[in-house]
Amino acid sequence: MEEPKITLGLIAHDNCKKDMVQLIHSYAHLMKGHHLIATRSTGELIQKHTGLPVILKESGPDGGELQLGGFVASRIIKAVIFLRDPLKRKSHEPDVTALMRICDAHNIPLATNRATAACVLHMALFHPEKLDDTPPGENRDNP
Ligand SMILES: O=C(CO)COP(=O)(O)O
Repeated sequence: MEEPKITLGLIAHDNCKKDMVQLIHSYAHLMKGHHLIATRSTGELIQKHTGLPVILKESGPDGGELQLGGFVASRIIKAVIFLRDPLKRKSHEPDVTALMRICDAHNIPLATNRATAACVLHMALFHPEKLDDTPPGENRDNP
């Protein structure tokens, strides 16, 4: 039986974009058939350096985080990797907070640093069924 395909959301602040490209590159051979949705510059860099197709949304300051949050709320994105620069505050911080909140509201894994991102990617690619830890008989969206 074919494994379920996963849709991942990807965002990286400028100082973390190199880390994001390296991370996705190291898993690129396992990504075929899965879907990647990213904010614009992050996605363009991933496409350029890995050759993987990426669905590009707006840049963060233009609403990209909110668009990805919409995919989380629609249960399309199953995990988010958002490599954040802990030293820089962004003008669109409320959008970042909104994305994090909607991930929590829907119990969607959200990785904000490289170490956790590797854990989430590993889980998403090797044990996708474990991304949803909702106990049997409970509804993830209405616990
Ligand atoms: O701004 C961002 C994160 O806050 C991400 O947008 P880009 O991927 O277009 O740089």
